[in-house]
Amino acid sequence: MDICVFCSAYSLDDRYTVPAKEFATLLGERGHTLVWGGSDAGLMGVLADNVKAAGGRLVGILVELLAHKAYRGADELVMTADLAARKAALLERADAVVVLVGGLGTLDELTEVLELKKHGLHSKPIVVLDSEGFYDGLRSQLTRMEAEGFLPRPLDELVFFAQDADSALAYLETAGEASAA
Ligand SMILES: C/C(=C\CNc1ncnc2c1ncn2[C@@H]1O[C@H](COP(=O)(O)O)[C@@H](O)[C@H]1O)CO
Repeated sequence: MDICVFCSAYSLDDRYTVPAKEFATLLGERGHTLVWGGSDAGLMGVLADNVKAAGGRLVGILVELLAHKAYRGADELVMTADLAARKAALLERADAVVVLVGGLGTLDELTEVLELKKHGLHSKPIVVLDSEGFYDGLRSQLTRMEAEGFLPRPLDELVFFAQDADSALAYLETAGEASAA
């Protein structure tokens, strides 16, 4: 599968780096392709290094503004004119989306793919890897939206919250098989 991963562009401590490395290693070992922001910055660079070391393929979708942070060693790099075009290209190139820990950029990317899915504009699986309970607050907010009538469809049709790398990839691989059948 071609798996788009959104995550922090900052360097983080082991509580967050170790689960990201585990996920990247599994992704590479299982022969998937990483589709990501194409940067060597922070966790994005750690992710790419570990996918590559495990034998996975790397497709980076860059934006001109951040071209100086391009990851050297990607199998393919695509340049987009602006952040909006990049988000569209990332989703277009991927079979599924995984969200690791991140800040406002990651949150923006997650809410965009959720909103597009909510409107039926794509049906790609979306997994949030909830390392260290980082996304517990977001999950609680989304659950309240669902309970109080702010979502037009069940939350579990929109997103799966995984506790570890294994369950994140198992969910994607099962969803991928189901959509191919
Ligand atoms: C931090 C520095 C440069 C940032 N470089 C980036 N290169 C590529 N993509 C980026 C960059 N910064 C943000 N993004 C995108 O947003 C997400 C991360 O944002 P967050 O706010 O850190 O969560 C990520 O998924 C990218 O797509 C200087 O060293």
